[in-house]
Amino acid sequence: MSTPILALEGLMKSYGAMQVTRDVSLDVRPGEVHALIGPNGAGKTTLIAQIAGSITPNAGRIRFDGADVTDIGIAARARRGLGRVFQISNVVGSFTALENVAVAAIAAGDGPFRFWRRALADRKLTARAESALERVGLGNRRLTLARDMSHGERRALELAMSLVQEPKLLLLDEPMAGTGRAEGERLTELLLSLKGRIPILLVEHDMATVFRLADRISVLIYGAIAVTGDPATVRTDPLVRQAYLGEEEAV
Ligand SMILES: Nc1ncnc2c1ncn2[C@@H]1O[C@H](COP(=O)(O)OP(=O)(O)OP(=O)(O)O)[C@@H](O)[C@H]1O
Repeated sequence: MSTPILALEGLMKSYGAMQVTRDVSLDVRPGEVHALIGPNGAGKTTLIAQIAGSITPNAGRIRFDGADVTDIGIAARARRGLGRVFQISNVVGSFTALENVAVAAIAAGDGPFRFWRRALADRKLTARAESALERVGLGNRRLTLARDMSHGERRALELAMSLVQEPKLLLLDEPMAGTGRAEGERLTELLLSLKGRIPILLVEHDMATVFRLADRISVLIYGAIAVTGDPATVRTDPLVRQAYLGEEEAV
């Protein structure tokens, strides 16, 4: 089996007496969409934050792309190719879609960030930004100000801002949150178009999206992984149905 791009080994995180992450081990394989689901308060956000580097685990290791990244910061992890989308929006409303993506490309590079306005005149850079916008279906919106875009378009723009940095893994934190039905459908199609090309760890409440996109699903309950398996296995797992999917009979 191929080496995982991301591997969590025995992660632990407590706040006082409350254990929020309990001995979590999971991996994401090359090309795989691995979804992380679980009831509200199960500890998904806390786990994602440990992977991204904004929260330090009390114990356990995080390996990414062959290196132990447990002790390095957010920016260093991002530079190694850990792409994080949707948790904190970096979109600047008064910039066009193209400018937003170009700035994200500059931010990922080694060049001096203070010269970003001048860098926007760089044809190679704008070509990369345009191509990222094409990939998310925003090619014809490149000169539109981000503040004039719909919620779904901004989500796609955030994705383009991550893709332009050529991440080796995408961490998607509830991409469907706040999207309407049609927008959600477009976003799901967009994520399906990335499937197989870039590994994704997806935290998502929308079960229809999860079951459409995921190759494997891990279910987090009270901070611990209750089960990891393919969608068919997870869908029929009695513990999962009782603890989580019971409230979503439509799944
Ligand atoms: N800084 C903190 N101090 C104390 N408790 C915390 C802290 N951060 C999170 N928690 C608690 O840890 C538990 C897990 O929170 P977390 O936000 O990770 O869950 P979640 O699965 O992402 O929930 P949701 O699906 O509602 O976003 C919750 O009970 C939360 O109250």
